[in-house]
Amino acid sequence: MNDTSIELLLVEDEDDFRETCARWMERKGHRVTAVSNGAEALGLCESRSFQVAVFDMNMPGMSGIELLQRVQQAGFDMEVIILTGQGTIESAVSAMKMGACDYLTKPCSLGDLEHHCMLARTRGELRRENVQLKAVISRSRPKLPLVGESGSMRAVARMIEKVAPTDRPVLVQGASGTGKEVVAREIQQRSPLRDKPFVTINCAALPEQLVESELFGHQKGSFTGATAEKPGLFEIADGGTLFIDEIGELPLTLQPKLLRVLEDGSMRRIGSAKERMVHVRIIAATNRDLAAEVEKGNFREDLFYRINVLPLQLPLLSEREGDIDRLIEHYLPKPWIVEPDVRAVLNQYPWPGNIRQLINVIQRATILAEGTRITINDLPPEIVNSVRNDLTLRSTRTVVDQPGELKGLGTNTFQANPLPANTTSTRTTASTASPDGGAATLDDIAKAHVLDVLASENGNKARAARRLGIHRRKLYRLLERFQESDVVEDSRDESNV
Ligand SMILES: Nc1ncnc2c1ncn2[C@@H]1O[C@H](COP(=O)(O)OP(=O)(O)OP(=O)(O)O)[C@@H](O)[C@H]1O
Repeated sequence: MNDTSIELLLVEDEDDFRETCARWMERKGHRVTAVSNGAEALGLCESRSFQVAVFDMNMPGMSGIELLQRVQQAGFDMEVIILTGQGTIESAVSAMKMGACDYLTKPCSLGDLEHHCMLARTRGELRRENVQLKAVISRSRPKLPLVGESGSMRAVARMIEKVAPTDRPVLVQGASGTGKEVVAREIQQRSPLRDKPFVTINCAALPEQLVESELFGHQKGSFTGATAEKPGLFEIADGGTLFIDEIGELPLTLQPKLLRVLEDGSMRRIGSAKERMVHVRIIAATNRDLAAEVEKGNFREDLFYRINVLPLQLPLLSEREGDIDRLIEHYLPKPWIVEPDVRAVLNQYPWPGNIRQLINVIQRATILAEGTRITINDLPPEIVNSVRNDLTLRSTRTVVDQPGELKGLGTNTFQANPLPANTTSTRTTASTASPDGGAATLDDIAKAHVLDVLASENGNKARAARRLGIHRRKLYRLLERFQESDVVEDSRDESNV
């Protein structure tokens, strides 16, 4: 068989026509199986696969339509062409509504028959390719876990269930690191659009001039650097969901354009007069108080009302009772363990940087610790000190016999015995070892340092970027890179299961 040949099933009760067609198609290099009735055809389909099938409409016993129905019920994957006489075109049309891909009226030329079979084969290939690509995309899309059984997270889960089935905009609000993107993805996964595109843009991570071209696309030559035509994310997400992260950072000049597409689905690429229509579900997120931004004149009131149709407020990590332990279990790689006093500190700390900060602290500790046990010395000292300073002395068994080291905390009570002001972590990043015991790479050390600074700034990225001496957007890119490498590691873990 060559690349253009078709695996064809021909079902026709007129012997002459069937044999002529079969001979002609075989001479053209196709593999033809020709039978005279539906029952025989169904039997063959059980044991063999065909790319294209041609069914005569009028056959004694089982008609072409009935055969089509049976083929579909059985789930045989092939493209079906219906052959019909002049008087039965209407029923051929209804056969197409039932899933036939084409019809031909008899008498037809053999050249036409082959041409239609080739088109059907291409259609089948495209259909299968589409299914495969969707599967590949959904596999490569990171699965973000939504861990949480606390009362406040159960309320969030109930809200997600309510908002997911509609196509109305959702505004996810919450402090940095509370999981706004995770929730956005969960909504999309539970919506009827789960198999459609999920496209994201972070308005804070892009230079202002780029946000418009990313969202709406541009024509070639519409500005310096626009060397080719480019569709915007609205067009790419058409039929699916667009997640606009940090919408509070959307430049005021762009807000009317977003409002318009939300109102009537119309938009124009930069530099183009052509109006395009898109149908996109918007999920927006912000860690700002958008109502206050409206008051200050930084955010358009009409746009605020448009996106604030279904508001969803995420609780702080400190408001999720019991979830810290669940998150530790989830994010701690196997076979790592945390000592009980570490668990106590992590449960007492207020986590201003929320889940992102907790994950960073766990990751940092697995880089700094020796072996696979996290001790109090592997936590950032400012976290340990902050908890110490906050707690009342209540433990009876606590012994603090060395500065910077806590012992005997077998229960979750914690001895607050302030460390000397100059106490720092007992290890420095310069002497780190990787979790597998080898030398830490430069990337590991850079990552630990960035996460450290971010944690010590309580998750505040603007302040952390200032302290690191880099632009905030650069910090965003670094964090995204760390997250991507974590996703790769996660998926490796999963593939080992
Ligand atoms: N409920 C959760 N269960 C498990 N992991 C979570 C949960 N919520 C958030 N995370 C993780 O915490 C990190 C931060 O989450 P996410 O990016 O969704 O937060 P965010 O609120 O969008 O933060 P920012 O406002 O800073 O962009 C991610 O690594 C995410 O996978």
